[in-house]
Amino acid sequence: MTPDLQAGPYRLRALAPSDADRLHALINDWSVVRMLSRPPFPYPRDLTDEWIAETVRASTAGSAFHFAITDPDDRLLGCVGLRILPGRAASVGYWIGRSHWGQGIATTCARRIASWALATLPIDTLRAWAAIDNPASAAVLRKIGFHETGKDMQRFASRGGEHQVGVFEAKRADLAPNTESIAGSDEDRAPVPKRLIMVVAAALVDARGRVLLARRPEGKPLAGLWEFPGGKVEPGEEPVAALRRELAEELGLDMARTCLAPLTFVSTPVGRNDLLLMLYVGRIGRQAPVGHEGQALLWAPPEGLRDYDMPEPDRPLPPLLLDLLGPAGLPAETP
Ligand SMILES: Nc1nc2c([nH]c(=O)n2[C@@H]2O[C@H](COP(=O)(O)OP(=O)(O)OP(=O)(O)O)[C@@H](O)[C@H]2O)c(=O)[nH]1
Repeated sequence: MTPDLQAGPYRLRALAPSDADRLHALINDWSVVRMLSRPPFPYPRDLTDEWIAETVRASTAGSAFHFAITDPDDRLLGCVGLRILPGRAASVGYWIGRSHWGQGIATTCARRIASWALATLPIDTLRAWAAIDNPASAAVLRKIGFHETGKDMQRFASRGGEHQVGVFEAKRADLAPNTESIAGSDEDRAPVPKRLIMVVAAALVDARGRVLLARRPEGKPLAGLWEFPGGKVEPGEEPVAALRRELAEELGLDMARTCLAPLTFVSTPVGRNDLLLMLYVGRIGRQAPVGHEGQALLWAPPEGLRDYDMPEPDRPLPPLLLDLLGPAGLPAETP
């Protein structure tokens, strides 16, 4: 379902039938529609109702999420949306009513849904298209972190025929550079020595041989990546005690009497610091993990772990786990 999101002063919410008159007045404008590939011009009033009903159906099916962009008085200013594409990708599109151009609304709102989508939906790549005579839209995409990958031709219902568009793409790291909490910031650069950040994490295995992954929630650095539950070791803390604490805090698991066996470690530079990631392996028995920090959870078979976008330091871990546990031959499942 389409959620309610705040984007700076703007609210993004699902379109409702009551938006139809205002939406029609804003979009039935040649200067807006000529930059969009799907809508015709003139834009029939009836099509507005059909389009709103279609956005509700698509969001229920999880195939597309279209948002009304509204001001604090709930006045419609434009729309922003995404459509799920094959290959863990989605396309982003937006338009703003002409009288609201030049205020950065498209940038603020497209950036917001890009960050929501990459943290929440089953995608790792965003794509967008901008007509080559629409430099303002290309500038919005570049400001957010998209880069142009080439040119293509696209049918434009409003103009008739095919027209050239720039093709843009962004991955998680393009949209949120330098958000790694352990990397250190530029202000640290001067004489501060680099730090060793110790992180403990667990490959928790269920009775069917699957491994628990947690998705870093929106708002945290590296949001949307899948990782082994765990966290930083606090000063003076024993690593395995830190792991038991993290698993209790994050997942509500009591691991006091459960064996957490050290499996391997990864030592790697991250930004200006060094990360030591210690991976343990353990079984959770009959306990059911719950994402106490709003993080999505899933059980993945060892042979399926590599399908998930993980933090860079985790890359060597899925093959090691597959070697240790063997394939479960089961589909991934949410707990
Ligand atoms: N839990 C966990 N962290 C990992 C993994 N791989 C990896 O690079 N990390 C990194 O290790 C760090 C763990 O920090 P965190 O922010 O989750 O730690 P925390 O739970 O103590 O959170 P806090 O700093 O918000 O209190 C993050 O920078 C994370 O990106 C992994 O598989 N599991």
